[in-house]
Amino acid sequence: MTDRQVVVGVAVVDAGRVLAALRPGPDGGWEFPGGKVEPGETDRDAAVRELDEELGLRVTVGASLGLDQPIGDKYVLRVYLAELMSGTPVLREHTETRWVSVARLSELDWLPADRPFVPLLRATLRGGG
Ligand SMILES: Nc1nc2c([nH]c(=O)n2[C@H]2C[C@H](O)[C@@H](COP(=O)(O)OP(=O)(O)OP(=O)(O)O)O2)c(=O)[nH]1
Repeated sequence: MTDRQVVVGVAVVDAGRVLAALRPGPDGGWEFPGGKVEPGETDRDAAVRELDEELGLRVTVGASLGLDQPIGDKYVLRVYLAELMSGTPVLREHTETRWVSVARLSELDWLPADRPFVPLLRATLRGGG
């Protein structure tokens, strides 16, 4: 597992809702926006950079949800909670974004690697949101 590159996904939370983003294309689906952690970057650096590049959002990154989910044999997906500081989503790479209540998260057609994070997110946010 250690030689796999980390893909950070960011669960941006605002007013008790979570931002989901629709990746286009044949392998598309709903995902947590983010991307690959580049050499020399921390996961949190990558999360902040990707959210700015992809959606024009400023976020403060918090805890990991605590799971490394394999994507194929080269990557693992690691999802972090984040708080929205400023911005409204600008669609640069995604075709749609949605603010989804915790109760409705499981209704979206998430990418396969993202699915295990949905119950973790619900359990984490249920108390606080
Ligand atoms: N960002 C993100 N990628 C995900 C998620 N779930 C999932 O399977 N993936 C996959 C899709 C891509 O194959 C890969 C991440 O690639 P990416 O295109 O977001 O990475 P990147 O922005 O660094 O792009 P690039 O420079 O390599 O083109 O992980 C997710 O929730 N968020």
